[in-house]
Amino acid sequence: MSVTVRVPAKVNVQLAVGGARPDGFHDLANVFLAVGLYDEVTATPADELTVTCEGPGADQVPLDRTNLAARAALALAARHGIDPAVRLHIAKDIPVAGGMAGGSADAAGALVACDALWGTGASRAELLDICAELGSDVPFSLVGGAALGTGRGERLRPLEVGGVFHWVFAVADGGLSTPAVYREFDRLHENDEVPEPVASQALLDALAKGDVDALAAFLPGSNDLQPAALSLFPQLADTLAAGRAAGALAALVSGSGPTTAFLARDAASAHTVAEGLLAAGVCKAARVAVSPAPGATILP
Ligand SMILES: C[C@](O)(CO)[C@H](O)COP(=O)(O)OP(=O)(O)OC[C@H]1O[C@@H](n2ccc(N)nc2=O)[C@H](O)[C@@H]1O
Ligand SMILES: Nc1ncnc2c1ncn2[C@@H]1O[C@H](COP(=O)(O)OP(=O)(O)OP(=O)(O)O)[C@@H](O)[C@H]1O
Repeated sequence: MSVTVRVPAKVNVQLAVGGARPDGFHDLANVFLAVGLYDEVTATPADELTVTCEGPGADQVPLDRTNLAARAALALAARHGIDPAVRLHIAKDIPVAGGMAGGSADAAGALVACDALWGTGASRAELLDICAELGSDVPFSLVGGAALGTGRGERLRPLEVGGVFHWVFAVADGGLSTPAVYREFDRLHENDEVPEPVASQALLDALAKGDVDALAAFLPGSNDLQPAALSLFPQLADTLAAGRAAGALAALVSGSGPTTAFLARDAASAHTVAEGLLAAGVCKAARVAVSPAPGATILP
């Protein structure tokens, strides 16, 4: 018997970053939107814990116990006194080290899959606790939809979304390390008084109404990590410009990057933007997806 769980990627439509905390993390006002690009995690009984991975970028994914999916299985097993003898297979479609929470998705997927396989019966609250221990983005990968993340991004309030948004994601050639991008943010702001991060009511209203023009008007400057990502990966400026030239309503770096995100008016326009990005030669791949997308879901 196996259990397969499908888990979405995310884009941050607002990422307001506060100053560095004593524990090294940053307080955030993090408006997450789940997008319809998915990894699938399959848990199968085995003699010992093993991880396998297939798909684009699979060669950059660790297969030992540092894999976030393995860490999720170990955390659940430890809490319930279970032998974590399981094979975890990751079918990867979320760009690796791309700022779209691919590793976090695999952690949430493994947790839900192992909970079902082992009959642990963990409550939603317990699963969310384990997610928060594993990483700041992991709770959102579990719940999906749209949510405001505060604290280091792990404390979630679900948000209403009143329509479907169409996106294009330009996959960069290479990755960016999330801690390195936060360090660059600190360096760029070393002489500033960084304000408390606050979610924008105009943005929350745009999401609730499903108003694509209001969302597009808000996005420029909404990601406080964008200048840091551009500083470490300057070629992204050309990708952002190419997507705008191809007709995107707005362009931004996704989270810590280097994936870039383009909001389009509708499905046809999204395909035109994707073709324009590929023709300009400014990305490795261009992926079309819609939001919001559901969180971790067990497949029949
Ligand atoms: C950039 C985002 O993807 C936006 O959603 C997240 O803030 C990153 O979330 P994540 O990858 O789950 O990050 P974690 O695994 O919790 O932390 C990795 C590292 O990122 C930095 N980090 C992360 C979250 C946060 N609020 N402040 C930070 O400074 C810290 O250096 C931390 O050691
Ligand atoms: N299951 C996993 N999938 C991908 N990377 C993993 C996984 N487990 C551990 N890693 C490690 O984590 C690093 C970051 O990968 P990930 O794809 O999660 O980045 P990201 O999408 O930029 O994350 P985020 O958006 O949450 O900051 C990888 O370079 C890899 O070494």
